[in-house]
Amino acid sequence: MDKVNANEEHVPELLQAHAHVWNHMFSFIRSMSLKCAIDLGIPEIIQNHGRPMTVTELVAVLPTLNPTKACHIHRLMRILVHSGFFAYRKLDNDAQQVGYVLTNASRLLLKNNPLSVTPFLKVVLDPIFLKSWQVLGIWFQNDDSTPFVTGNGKTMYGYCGHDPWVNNLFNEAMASDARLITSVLVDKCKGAFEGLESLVDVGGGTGTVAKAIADAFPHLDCTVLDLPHVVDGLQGSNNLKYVEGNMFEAVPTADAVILKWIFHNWNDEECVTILKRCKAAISEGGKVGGKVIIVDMVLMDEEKVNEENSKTFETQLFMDVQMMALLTGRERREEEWDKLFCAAGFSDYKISPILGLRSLIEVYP
Ligand SMILES: C[S@@+](CC[C@H](N)C(=O)[O-])C[C@H]1O[C@@H](n2cnc3c(N)ncnc32)[C@H](O)[C@@H]1O
Ligand SMILES: O=c1cc(-c2ccc(O)cc2)oc2c(O)c(O)ccc12
Repeated sequence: MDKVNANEEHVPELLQAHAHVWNHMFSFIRSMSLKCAIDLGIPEIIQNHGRPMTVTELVAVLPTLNPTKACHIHRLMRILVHSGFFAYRKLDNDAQQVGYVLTNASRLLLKNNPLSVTPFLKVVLDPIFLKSWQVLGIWFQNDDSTPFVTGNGKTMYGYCGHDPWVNNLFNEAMASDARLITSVLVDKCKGAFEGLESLVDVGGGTGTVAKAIADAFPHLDCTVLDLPHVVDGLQGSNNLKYVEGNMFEAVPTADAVILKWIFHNWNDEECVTILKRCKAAISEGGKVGGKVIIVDMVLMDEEKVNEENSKTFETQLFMDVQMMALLTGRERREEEWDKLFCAAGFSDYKISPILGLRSLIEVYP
């Protein structure tokens, strides 16, 4: 074996590189500790306590905790305090003692928060979805379309169609994200819907986005198009209906179509097919002024990444490889979106980066 040469002037760099590798190797512990706290119901328990909660108080009320494990809870909490999910506060009646309080991040994990991210976290960290990551290296060497197929023997949407529990988990995750986006969409992006008489939400899931738009614009006829196992049994209302179908085959006619988080699921060829079906849908009525409204990411240019936006860029890259692991999709830079729109026969588009990591893209025939 080669003798490792750590001569003195290289020792600091070597140790820094070593720490870098270790930090990455253990990165899964961040997300898994968070999942554990959610599984144990810790955010709700601290919220219900109403004041800083000591570790003794916490272990005393954790309903399913095995008493022999109580001594380990402070270790789980310590790493979650370090990651910013909980914070220490001095107790009002005893300044020598500290208790845990929620932070803005853990408030977003509370199950009764309408904007809760917990359903998404449960999907991302569910063993069925994580299997794709275990087999990523194998997928790079085989002919399967996605790592999800290598791990589970079916496409992700095929799996949702055959397993109602996974279908529900996934749809609930999508609905939770849709609640967050719609609050911004119907408030800050009102102009995008003004003057429209009909709208189809293509791949609209269980209808969270369409319901909010239908309520905000009572004269707009809204249709949710999705796969049979998603819309089966869902009830519409006055100006909202559900239609089962396949967006690769046909999209119902309307003044405009909206697609939130659809294109990042699919490869370029598949996206062009969906866009062509959308173009046909908004042109069939013969009305001018139709458009396609897209809510999706526009990936930052690597050259524009700096210290300030580096975390946002990393999150976009995480999402890009998540799409590679689960589906045939990807996140796209503006030039890549432009190419898709041209290939599908559209003439113009406008990007409004008003939705955090994602943008509103209006595309015109
Ligand atoms: C990532 S989810 C987005 C759901 C919703 N638009 C949202 O953002 O909350 C993608 C949706 O596309 C639907 N979908 C997948 N393949 C489809 C197809 N061939 N035709 C119609 N919908 C499809 C899925 O069932 C799922 O509801
Ligand atoms: O598995 C995912 C995960 C996401 C996701 C993760 C974290 C966030 O803050 C937001 C979204 O999004 C997905 C998605 O849009 C999809 O179509 C399939 C899978 C996932």
